[in-house]
Amino acid sequence: MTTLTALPAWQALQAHSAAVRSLHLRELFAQDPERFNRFSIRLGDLLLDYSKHRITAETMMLLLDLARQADVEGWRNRMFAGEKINTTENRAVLHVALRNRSDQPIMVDGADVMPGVMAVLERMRQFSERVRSGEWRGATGEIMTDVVNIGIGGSDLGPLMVCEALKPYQRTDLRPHFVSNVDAAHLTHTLAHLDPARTLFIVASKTFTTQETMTNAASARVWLTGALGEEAVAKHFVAVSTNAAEVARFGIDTANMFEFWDWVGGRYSVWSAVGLPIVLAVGFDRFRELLEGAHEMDRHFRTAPLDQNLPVIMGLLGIWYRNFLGASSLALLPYDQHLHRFAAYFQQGDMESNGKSVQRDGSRVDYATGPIIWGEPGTNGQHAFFQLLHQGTELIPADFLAAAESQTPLGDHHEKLLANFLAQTEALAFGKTESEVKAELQKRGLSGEAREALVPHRIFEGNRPTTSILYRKLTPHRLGSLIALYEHKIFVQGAIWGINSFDQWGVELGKELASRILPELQSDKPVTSHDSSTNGLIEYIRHLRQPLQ
Ligand SMILES: O=P(O)(O)OC[C@H]1O[C@H](O)[C@H](O)[C@@H](O)[C@@H]1O
Repeated sequence: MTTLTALPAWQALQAHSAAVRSLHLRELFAQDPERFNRFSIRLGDLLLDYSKHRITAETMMLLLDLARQADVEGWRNRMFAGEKINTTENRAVLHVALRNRSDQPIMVDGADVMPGVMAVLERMRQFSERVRSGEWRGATGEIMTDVVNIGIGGSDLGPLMVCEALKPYQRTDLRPHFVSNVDAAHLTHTLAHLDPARTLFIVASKTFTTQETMTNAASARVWLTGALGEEAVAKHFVAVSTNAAEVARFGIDTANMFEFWDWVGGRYSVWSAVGLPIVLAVGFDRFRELLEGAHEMDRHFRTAPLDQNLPVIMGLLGIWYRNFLGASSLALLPYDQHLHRFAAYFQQGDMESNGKSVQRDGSRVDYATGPIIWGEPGTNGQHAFFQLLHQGTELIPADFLAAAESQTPLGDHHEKLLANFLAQTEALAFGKTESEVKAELQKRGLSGEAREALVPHRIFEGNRPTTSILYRKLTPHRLGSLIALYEHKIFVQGAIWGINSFDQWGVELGKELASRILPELQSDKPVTSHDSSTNGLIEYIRHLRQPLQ
């Protein structure tokens, strides 16, 4: 037994879960007309409704006990204090410093990081204003119309997701593009319609050694210099990195480099210079509002009592389903087309953070950790995978996110979108009983065997839990707070599971093997260094690539 599973709150939750398994949301709502008020919290216009969860007041009390006994508050305070809680990399975890809008210093190794943060933000502001105003000119004197961010993982998903989310705030004459995949199709199709003379590349990589990014950047450089000559690089390439030496080696002037620091995890770096494409797309003021929204959530996370603390509540609900009711995934379902990359973004945010099976001290966990994160925007998902949510055999908790006001109002589209969001959470929770189905079929004139045969197919068990997150409008501020909400939720869960949420050793083995396999693919010597499957696949690829006789 690990320390976590030995905790009194863990044991109590285990015992309690047996009783809750047999409760239905229909009964829970019928018993308590105040359930919505009891299990919802507001922060400004942001509402978290968690009443459609399979919980009772006792469940929440025990979960909050678990948070206390696992010292979530202590870990939270250690993060904000700049302690090196990422122990396997000996690093502090301070994405909160990037959006610290207070005058409070944040210390790492005895030095305040805030002057550095502010200086880079100021450089981002100045640079973006020069580009956006047309003062920054390309090698042939043209203004920039297209910005291509070359990066992958944390150096891609965040700025991409936010640029999509803030589309209504974008200008149409300065378009962001994102190239991440080493598959040449990504770069080729992106560049196909661009003019080198008006294209600005941002090479974003924390390490500046990532194979995909370096390969795409090198090919983009060839494309540019082929058209405009070597000297054009200075006007068309900027870098975002923590690694100045590698930036210089690549041939980008470090005067064109926007710095960040090793205490910013890649998947938490959207608030750093990695956000440069966002600043270029929507302007610095909007980016500042994004930071302010996140800072507001940071303050809330830091100061609100646990039972009123949004990230804590969401984190605990996740623990409840994962560890006590056996759910293995969480669906993120924004009813907001602007958030169509939200689930993809938090696939990295959550799964790279909490997809671990050893505790901080290296000992193996004896409980489930991070869930599988997936999702698509509504209403699209309804016509694809919702069948399984409603009638499948898996328990899949889902988060629904929606804005009361549309950013792009058109006729009654938004009311229809919202009606669907409300209908789905209601249907998932309450379902349709056998007697309701029978009565309905009867009304339609069906009776006898025909009716009986249909009944089981048309029953909705319900009792499928959802969180509803509602806000007035998806402004930069609100988006910032939503992202920070999920970041801290992930933190809370990692703290309880006792894992290091801030390293990602699990991505290394594949990288190592790929660099061993690359020369083997390029050679014609027999391949014997792997298992028979991998050897066979390499040989077969080489065979397929032989010119036809
Ligand atoms: O920003 P980079 O150093 O290029 O890293 C890009 C990505 O690649 C790595 O494999 C990590 O798994 C990610 O956490 C990271 O965001």
